[in-house]
Amino acid sequence: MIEFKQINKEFVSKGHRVQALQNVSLTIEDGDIFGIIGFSGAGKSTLLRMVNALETPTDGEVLINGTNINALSHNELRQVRKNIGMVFQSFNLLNSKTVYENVAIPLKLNKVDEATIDKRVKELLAFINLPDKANAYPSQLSGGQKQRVGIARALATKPSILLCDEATSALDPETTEAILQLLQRVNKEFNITVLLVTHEIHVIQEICNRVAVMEHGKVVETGSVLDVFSRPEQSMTKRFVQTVIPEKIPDSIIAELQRDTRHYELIKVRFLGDTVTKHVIYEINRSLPVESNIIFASVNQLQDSALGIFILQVVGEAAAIAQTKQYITDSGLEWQEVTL
Ligand SMILES: Nc1ncnc2c1ncn2[C@@H]1O[C@H](COP(=O)(O)OP(=O)(O)OP(=O)(O)O)[C@@H](O)[C@H]1O
Repeated sequence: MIEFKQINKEFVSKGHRVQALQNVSLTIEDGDIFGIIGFSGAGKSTLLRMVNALETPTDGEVLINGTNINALSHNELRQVRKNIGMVFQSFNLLNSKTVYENVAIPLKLNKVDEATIDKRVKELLAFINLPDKANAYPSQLSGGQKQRVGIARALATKPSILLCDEATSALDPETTEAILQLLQRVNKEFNITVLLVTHEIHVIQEICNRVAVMEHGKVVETGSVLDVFSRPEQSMTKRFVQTVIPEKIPDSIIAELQRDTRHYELIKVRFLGDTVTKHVIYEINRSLPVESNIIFASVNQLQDSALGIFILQVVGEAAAIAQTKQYITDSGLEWQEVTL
């Protein structure tokens, strides 16, 4: 478990003070793929780099499995760092060394014997599906292949935590997809806790189970991806989530609704899994004195669930519309009124 406890970080550069982190508290449980999202300058990398003590807090504590890593001796910190791998946006491979040698670096630094190194490097090259690139140099690899090697190197010492600093930001969408799948395998097959920072919400949507949203050095919202994506509360979170889960009624439909002279209300219904809502909409139209039409719908995969958002135009008397809302509530679904 990784715990950030009331972390503040102030940088002083050229006489200016920058408050990079303000009172950040977060807990990352073992086995999580935890994503930290925010725009550039939000403080994500500074926070991530505190886990392996590349940065130290101005005040507050970083605990790994209960140990305050800033209170450790140099030797103790070395042991903790063996347990933490890190991958970078720019891969950080040594261009003068082969793929095999790059992956072997952490093992050599830890004075592991040659036979064990050989076995481990070969295992890792097979895991990242580049067994035939052992003797290639980084300049002979694509961006995606370089990041695979970066991941293999990060796993060399069999860590239980993997830190990823914008690991896919330099890659095209298809390669990003492959790297995200690899990170998911790292998490599942080796039971490694993954803590990643990104400015790309689809990265969070695809592989994370928990998320923290950062703005100006603060965590403004945190929770399970399912909760945060289905009920984003802060405006920053809404901005991110709405780019992958649209909720906006198309302009042409708005124009049509504005011309509609009947008495109606617009009701946004959210659901997880699709069967419940199909049944609810059918029942509303069958048994209540209203006419309900779906004017907007989106269904998105979130982990193992489907998050659906339907906007219904419910036409009828005020009392019948109130009855409809009650029926939706009684069916266990969340709803909100929408105004044009
Ligand atoms: N070593 C440093 N010296 C001075 N200021 C720093 C230093 N490192 C970071 N900062 C400042 O701290 C703030 C947070 O930076 P940080 O890199 O953590 O943000 P970020 O969310 O990771 O953004 P990016 O994705 O652009 O790296 C920024 O204002 C940055 O300029």
